[in-house]
Amino acid sequence: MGSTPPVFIGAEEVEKHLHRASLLLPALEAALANFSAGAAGGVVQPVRTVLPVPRHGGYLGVMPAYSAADDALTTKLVTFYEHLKDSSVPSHQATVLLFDPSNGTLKAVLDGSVITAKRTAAVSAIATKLLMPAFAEVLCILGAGVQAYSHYDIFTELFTFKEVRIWNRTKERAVKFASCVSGPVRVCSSAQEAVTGADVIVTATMATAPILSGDWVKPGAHINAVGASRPDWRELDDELMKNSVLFVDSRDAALTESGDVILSGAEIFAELGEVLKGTKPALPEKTTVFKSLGMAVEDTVAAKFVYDAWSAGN
Ligand SMILES: NC(=O)C1=CN([C@@H]2O[C@H](COP(=O)(O)OP(=O)(O)OC[C@H]3O[C@@H](n4cnc5c(N)ncnc54)[C@H](OP(=O)(O)O)[C@@H]3O)[C@@H](O)[C@H]2O)C=CC1
Ligand SMILES: O=C([O-])C1=[NH+]CCC1
Repeated sequence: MGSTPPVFIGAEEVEKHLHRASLLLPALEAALANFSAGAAGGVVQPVRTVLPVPRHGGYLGVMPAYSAADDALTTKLVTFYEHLKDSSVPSHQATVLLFDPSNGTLKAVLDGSVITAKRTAAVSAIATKLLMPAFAEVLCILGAGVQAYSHYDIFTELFTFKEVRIWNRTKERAVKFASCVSGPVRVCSSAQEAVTGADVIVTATMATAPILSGDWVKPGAHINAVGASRPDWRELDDELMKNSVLFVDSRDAALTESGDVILSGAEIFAELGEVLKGTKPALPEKTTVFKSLGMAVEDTVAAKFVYDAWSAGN
């Protein structure tokens, strides 16, 4: 008797079952809290292995996790490349393998790119809900790639901003962004113009040197720093890192992978999961930075969500 082959759930199907990133919020909040609870939380997740591909300026990330609360076991394989010559190839590509945790059988292979875009934006939204100032009116997005779109979608669904601004290194892509999304967006000619007076800022670029300077940031603003996931890459300058209260998804990952944290020497105040558990305060009246690197357990709960929805319809 042969075993059942794994199912393949491609990007369109993932998108169909995960049409709004906000569907993931309860599962992600629980996963972040469980992760920060240590062994008691039942999340088994090493810091990811990132294998450089120096000849081509690329990286392969291997991201396994088990969540006892969800009884879900996955590993994501994600590649990310700097300076791709062929602009039709996305800079980040990912696949998630979902296993039966009781016996190790591979149950499903899922497109991981939609999952990565949506779970990352949903985690930034969780941080923003906790850390943004009261009466936040202006949202600023730096970058106009995949993450910029997914962040725009969930931020405008969950929060009411009077103004949304975008800046991108290549202005035409910011203009295209403004014409594609569902609401009005002001395209700015410089990052400083976009950031000045903003209450909530998202940095979602492939920059390797700071694009956001502490000088420009309104006191009390909240920053979601999504890019710069290598120990020698930066998006935020030292002034911003040192003069903000710093929240991370994982302390171990931040101290291993984040150039903004390692090179600035900034002190980590809390993991987001500690705030969700209530063991650390949120401090929304301060200038806050959430340094996001992306955690495997986020992919685990997202893949389980998609697989369960797919199974229910099949
Ligand atoms: N924290 C997390 O969980 C995750 C983080 N990420 C990170 O988020 C960031 C964005 O990813 P994604 O949207 O998928 O990438 P995309 O390739 O879709 O977009 C990249 C964006 O970065 C801009 N950019 C590239 N180089 C520079 C530079 N030197 N200075 C300023 N802007 C630059 C590009 O501008 P232009 O149009 O001019 O090329 C573009 O707007 C990446 O750093 C990625 O690694 C991704 C997944 C998960
Ligand atoms: O969590 C993730 O998938 C990634 N973080 C940085 C690059 C990809």
